Amino acid sequence: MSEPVSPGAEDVPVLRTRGLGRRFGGLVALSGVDLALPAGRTLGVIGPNGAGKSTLVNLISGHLKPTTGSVEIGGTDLTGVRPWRIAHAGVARTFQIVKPFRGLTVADNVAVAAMFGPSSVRSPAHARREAAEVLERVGLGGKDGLSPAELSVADARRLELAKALALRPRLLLLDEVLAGLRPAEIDPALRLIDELKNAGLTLLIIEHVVRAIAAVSDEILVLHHGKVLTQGPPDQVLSDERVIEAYLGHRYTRKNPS
Ligand SMILES: Nc1ncnc2c1ncn2[C@@H]1O[C@H](COP(=O)(O)OP(=O)(O)OP(=O)(O)O)[C@@H](O)[C@H]1O
Repeated sequence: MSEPVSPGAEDVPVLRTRGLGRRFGGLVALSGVDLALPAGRTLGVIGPNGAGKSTLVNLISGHLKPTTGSVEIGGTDLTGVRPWRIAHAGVARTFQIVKPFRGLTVADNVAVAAMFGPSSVRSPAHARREAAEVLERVGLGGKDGLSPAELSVADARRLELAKALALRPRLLLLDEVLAGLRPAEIDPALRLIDELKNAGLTLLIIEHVVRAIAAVSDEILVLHHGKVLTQGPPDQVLSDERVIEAYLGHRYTRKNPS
């Protein structure tokens, strides 16, 4: 049987990178990363400190320009374009260090993000309605009038997520959204990520909490010294001796999570 000449839109990955790489002077932070992330799938990215995880996210979101390779969003080549153009193509991200507008309320932080989002949000009143909906979704419904400085670490991370969701993305890049959370705060955050998955969002998640990444990812990609060490289903990747040696330190089991 012959291949279809023109594949349907559902066959085009939401994210594709080919040979993606970045140098900083003499340091190769990332090299030769080939990815194809289909719609509705969740890719977890793990690796030791300095492996190139944030560099990968920064290259996809346009916050860094690649020195080699390409980034395609929904089949369109957006290599090296500015972050706002990537955002308009449907890609939103969170930052490892949260970046709220400190002079604005929680609600206005999200409303400002909504104004930068899809062109269907045409007025401040509409943006505020969008913000209220997103804040409810992430569990910040009662905290809309607070200043970001009044939020706990967990709620500040929810605000960061709300700002990203207000852009109505099709691809969401989550850079260590669980960092700094207490163990009891991790499960509610994982439930929230599950809800995003169930709503059909395509996710790329960087995380050091291995039980979290194992629970939410369809596949895990391991970076080591800026290169892909391996990629595959969580159970396969987390029992790979090379991954244990480079990153985990011991065999991961669901009974003995770290
Ligand atoms: N702006 C920059 N200038 C120079 N070197 C950089 C820059 N950003 C990252 N690097 C270097 O590139 C390498 C990869 O860094 P990156 O932040 O991507 O790693 P990471 O896997 O996200 O680490 P972590 O888990 O600690 O966040 C590191 O050696 C880092 O020091």
